[in-house]
Amino acid sequence: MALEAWFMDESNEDQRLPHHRNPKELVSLNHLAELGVLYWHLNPNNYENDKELQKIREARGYNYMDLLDLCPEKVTNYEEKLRNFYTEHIHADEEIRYCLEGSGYFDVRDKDDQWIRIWIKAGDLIILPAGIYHRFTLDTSNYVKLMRLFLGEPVWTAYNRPQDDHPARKEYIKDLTGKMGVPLEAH
Ligand SMILES: CSCCC(=O)C(=O)O
Ligand SMILES: [Fe+2]
Repeated sequence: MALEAWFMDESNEDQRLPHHRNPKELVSLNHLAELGVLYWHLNPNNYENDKELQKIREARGYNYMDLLDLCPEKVTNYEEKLRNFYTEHIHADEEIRYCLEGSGYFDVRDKDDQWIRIWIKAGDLIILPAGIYHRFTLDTSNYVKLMRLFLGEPVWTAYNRPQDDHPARKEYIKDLTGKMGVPLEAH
């Protein structure tokens, strides 16, 4: 089962709707990888005892873990948190989220500043690189349970756009430019 991702339309309708373009413009895992977005599909029923998850955590140094059950009963300032999640931002570190139940949308900006919507469901683990502009919303199912992973003491600070001078943003842009190759004129 592969992850579904697509370019978003420009409409201001409910953020929880899919916002496909017409016709649909799907985005491949390769395209996401070029932006530094990584993806695994794991067995969400086995997260407490999953060798594959353990391997990823060990390989990438993710020693911190907690669970975020995104519903009004369990989250203080639920509405405010959702608003903040959907405000375009970056972090100084990777954002690692593993969906255990429910579903939701991670939106990331591509190289041309277009929004790509990534639909995560139970079993999807994604890593957003430090410095990528992104946001998150629930979809119409209105519920998600996420595992949050981190290397070291967790820092969740969000820096809202614009962040052109943030070191993580500059580093990210440098990496992206490197992946796009040297322009012909420079040879
Ligand atoms: C609900 S986790 C995703 C929201 C987000 O971008 C963040 O926590 O920084
Ligand atoms: Fe974030």
